[in-house]
Amino acid sequence: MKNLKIAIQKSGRLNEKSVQLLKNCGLDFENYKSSLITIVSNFNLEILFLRDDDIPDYVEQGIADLGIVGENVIDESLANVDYLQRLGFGKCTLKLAVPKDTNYNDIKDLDGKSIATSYPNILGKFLKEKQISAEIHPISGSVEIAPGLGLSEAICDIVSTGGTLKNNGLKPFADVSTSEAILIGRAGLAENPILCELLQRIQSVLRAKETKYVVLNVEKTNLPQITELLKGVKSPTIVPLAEEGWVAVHTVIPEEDFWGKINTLKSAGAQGIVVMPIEKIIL
Ligand SMILES: Nc1ncnc2c1ncn2[C@@H]1O[C@H](COP(=O)(O)OP(=O)(O)OP(=O)(O)O)[C@@H](O)[C@H]1O
Ligand SMILES: O=P(O)(O)OC[C@H]1O[C@H](OP(=O)(O)OP(=O)(O)O)[C@H](O)[C@@H]1O
Ligand SMILES: [Mg+2]
Repeated sequence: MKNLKIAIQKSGRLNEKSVQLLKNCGLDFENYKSSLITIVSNFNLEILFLRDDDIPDYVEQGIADLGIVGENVIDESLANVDYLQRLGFGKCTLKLAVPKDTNYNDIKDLDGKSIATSYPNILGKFLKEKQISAEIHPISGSVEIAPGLGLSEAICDIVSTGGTLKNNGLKPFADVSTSEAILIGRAGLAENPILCELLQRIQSVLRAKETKYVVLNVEKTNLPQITELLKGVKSPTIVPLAEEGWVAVHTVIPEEDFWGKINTLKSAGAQGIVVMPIEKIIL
């Protein structure tokens, strides 16, 4: 079977997590900083290491079959590619920001103003939808410096912690869009068996990341309450303990549910609660 090619970021914020995700899928490959292409030894896949901005076009043109890239970059590129899977990392928000002493109350206050951004297409679409007529100054980086230098009255850029805005005397004004890393594919690839196998592996890794394996001990008399609280993938496994009248309950639950339930579990008689990471969940 012909290998598929997947493009991932060569270096930068998405590189490490993209490599880790592929390794967690059981793919075996060398990852030398100097190599721009590597072959997966145990799967029909080659990995191309590219600048993230180039990935949507490579995939649209079919030079790469698949790509891992931020939603912001895909949308800005206007490339015609299929969104195959949200990957849950590289989360950030594209925001409008203004100097901290600016008194804008409404998004309409941007009418007639100038906005510097590396995302002119996304911003243009947003302004059009809001029926705002502003001048867009496309620049390729260090956008936060623009208002201080007199290039623009506002900016539109990626914000994560908000530290860069703060350091440059800016404050967020409105959200334009949110973004996370996405697996994209060239049009017409959906039925490809290598892609189907890869997607199944990726989904099992993502599912496992969101869930925990929980083991706890409880007296048999309190078991009904505990099992009600711990609705897992299926019903929990109940194993008798050496001590008469006690059992161990094994189950798999979403981590976010668990933290909200811990005190209720304890009040219902749970003891010795152990929480373990899961590597993969295949449904
Ligand atoms: N501060 C941030 N926090 C979280 N995610 C971010 C942040 N900044 C960017 N991202 C996401 O990570 C992606 C890659 O960011 P990075 O800064 O590495 O891009 P780059 O400098 O354009 O890299 P390249 O050299 O590949 O062109 C962005 O497109 C975005 O989706
Ligand atoms: O809200 P924060 O956590 O401060 O992150 C926001 C900053 O991160 C990104 O830049 P990056 O640091 O990747 O530099 P770059 O512009 O060279 O890509 C983005 O362009 C912002 O400047
Ligand atoms: Mg880039």
